[in-house]
Amino acid sequence: MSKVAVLGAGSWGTALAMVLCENNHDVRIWTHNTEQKQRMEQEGKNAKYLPDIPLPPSLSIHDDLTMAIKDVEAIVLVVPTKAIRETCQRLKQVLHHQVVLIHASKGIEPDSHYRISEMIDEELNRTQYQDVVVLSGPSHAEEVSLKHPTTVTAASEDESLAAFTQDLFMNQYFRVYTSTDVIGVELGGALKNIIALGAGISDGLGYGDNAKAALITRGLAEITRLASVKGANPLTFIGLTGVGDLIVTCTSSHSRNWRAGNLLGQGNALEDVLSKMGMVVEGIRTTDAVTQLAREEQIEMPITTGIYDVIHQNKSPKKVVDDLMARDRTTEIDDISDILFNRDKD
Ligand SMILES: NC(=O)C1=CN([C@@H]2O[C@H](COP(=O)(O)OP(=O)(O)OC[C@H]3O[C@@H](n4cnc5c(N)ncnc54)[C@H](OP(=O)(O)O)[C@@H]3O)[C@@H](O)[C@H]2O)C=CC1
Ligand SMILES: O=C(CO)COP(=O)(O)O
Repeated sequence: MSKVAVLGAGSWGTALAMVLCENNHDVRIWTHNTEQKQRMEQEGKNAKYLPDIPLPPSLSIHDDLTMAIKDVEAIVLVVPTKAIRETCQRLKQVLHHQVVLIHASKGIEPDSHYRISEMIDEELNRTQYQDVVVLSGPSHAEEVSLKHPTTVTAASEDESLAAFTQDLFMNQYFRVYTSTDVIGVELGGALKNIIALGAGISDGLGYGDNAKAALITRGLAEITRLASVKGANPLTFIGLTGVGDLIVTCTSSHSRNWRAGNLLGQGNALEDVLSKMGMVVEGIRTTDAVTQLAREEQIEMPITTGIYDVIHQNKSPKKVVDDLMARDRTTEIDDISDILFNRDKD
């Protein structure tokens, strides 16, 4: 039994805290919102984010970060990407012992183009954590909270910490694999959100399964291309955190990114879409970050660029699809073969 704090009481933080309670750990969940803490305690559920699911009685709920992290062995950071730095800055003030730091968020920071583990490294002192572990994979909170079979990957450069995380979370409905490809696992989780926006846009336009399969497959090609340039193992992208998470996010109405894309495809403006969602849609900021990055690194990412144009340049989704279909003729797998066969040559 370990003492674990989950920081972030949205859908995913709550579902992960429930897995940890199921495994008989001493689990504390922290919210920055005192009213939410009081409601969760009074109602025995997280009414805004997982309304139909009773919280385990053993879960303790905190709005005081010092109390939440007291004596914990591990901290699971699961706030939206835009809140990672702020949460780490708060943590830095009150964390006076060394923990295993696990994060389960999926995004890239605009401007810096940092992955989440890079932001954590910049904000916290190494005396405060042993190493970062990334937990990622095809895992909608709504299904995990119903204890439906789910598989994810725990990645860390320190294999013993990945194995520790596997032991912490693994149970009969939540199966955890390990990996040492932190870059690949983090980028897979973040970049699939862009393609999920695209799949939603396609569905919103009324296109069918052929179009969606094309987006998933060609989307996989372009996100693998970018990730390989950034140091990921391209083979990670045929695993759970690549193609696995693409499938679950591009084909499920649980996905906030798919839902936001669907509304965009139906012609709604971005501000209206975001106000209707009421939950984080990570793909929007990640599209901004990756469009900048692809331009700087001169990496061809036509689907991402098209989605950026829908979001920020007021380009019609139909015109974006028409332009994607009319791109210069090309062969299918040359670029992926280059990635796979040339990556170890330098
Ligand atoms: N939902 C899912 O199925 C999955 C989500 N993820 C990832 O997990 C991360 C969190 O997503 P998720 O839980 O779904 O998001 P939600 O939108 O469901 O919840 C976000 C939570 O973060 C809180 N929050 C917002 N800003 C801050 C802040 N500055 N400091 C502290 N807390 C803050 C919100 O509080 P408030 O209510 O006060 O705004 C809310 O409790 C994302 O990166 C997402 O991609 C990964 C896998 C699955
Ligand atoms: O990452 C997720 C499932 O693996 C959740 O995706 P959304 O943020 O699009 O809901």
